[in-house]
Amino acid sequence: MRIPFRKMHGLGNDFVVIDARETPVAMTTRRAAALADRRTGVGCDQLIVLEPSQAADVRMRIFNNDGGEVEACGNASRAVGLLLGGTNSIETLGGLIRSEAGEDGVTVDMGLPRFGWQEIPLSYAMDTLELPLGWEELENPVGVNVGNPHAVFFVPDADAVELERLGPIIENDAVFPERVNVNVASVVGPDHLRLRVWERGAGLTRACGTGACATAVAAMRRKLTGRKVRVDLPGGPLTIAWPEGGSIEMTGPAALSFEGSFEDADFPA
Ligand SMILES: N[C@@H](CCC[C@H](N)C(=O)O)C(=O)O
Repeated sequence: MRIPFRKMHGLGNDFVVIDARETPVAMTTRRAAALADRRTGVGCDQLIVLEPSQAADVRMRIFNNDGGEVEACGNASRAVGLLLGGTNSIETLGGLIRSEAGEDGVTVDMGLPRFGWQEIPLSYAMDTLELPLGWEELENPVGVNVGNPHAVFFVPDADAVELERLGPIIENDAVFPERVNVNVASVVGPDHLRLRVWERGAGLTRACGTGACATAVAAMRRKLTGRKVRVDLPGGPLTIAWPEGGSIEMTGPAALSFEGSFEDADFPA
C-alpha cells in the first residue's frame, strides 16, 4: 500500500505532510526519523501528520528530523493553513492556534508566550529575561516558551556565530531538561531583526517560525524593538506582532513543492 504525502515549506524550512484525517497512518519516532532522513528517506526538517480533532478543525502532530514528537512549529502551521485554506483552528501539543490564509501569505495566531522558568522549562529557578548562563561568546539569553522552548541570544552579528558548533552544545545542556531551540539574533533597527536558528532535533534550518516569534517577543521584552517587527531569516522574512498582553501573530509565506507517495512497508512503524 502506498501512503500519499505533500512536500511543503515555509521559507525553506521543509516538511513532509501526511493527511491522515480520513485514513489513519501510524507514526512512531522510528518511522518519522526514517521518513525525514535526507539520504535514505523522503527528507525534511519536520514530518507533519494531520489527524481529526475533537477540539479544533484539525490536529497537527509535529515530528522533528530526529523523530522526536514536539509541541509547535510556526512554519508548518502556515503550511497547514495554506493547505486547508480560509480560517482554521489547529490543535497542537503546544496548544490551540488559529490560521488565516490570505493574499499576502498565511497569518497564524500562535497564542500567548510563557516566561516562567518552569514553563520554558529550565532545571532550576532563574530570571528568564536575563538567564545567568553562557557558552563562550553566547551569554545571558532570554528564555521563552511559544509552545516549544527557546533560548534567544542577542549578539552584534548573528551571521558571525559558529551556530553549527555551539547550537548542539546549548541544545543538549542539562539546564534545559526538554532540550531547547537556540536562536542568535542581531538588532538591525527598531523594528527589524536578523535571526539564525539551531533547531532542537533538526539542526540548522533555513527558517524557524517559532524561533522568529520567540526572538521578537524576547526583543520586545528587552525593549530593543517596537511591538511589530520584521525578522530576517536565511530563508527570508517573517512579520511578527505581539500586542501588549495579547497573543503572538506571525505572517509569512508557505508553499507546496510537490506531491508524492511512499511504500508503507518500506518505513515500518
Ligand atoms: N521549524 C519549526 C520548529 C520545529 C520544532 C522545533 N525544532 C522544536 O523541537 O521545538 C518552526 O518553524 O517553528
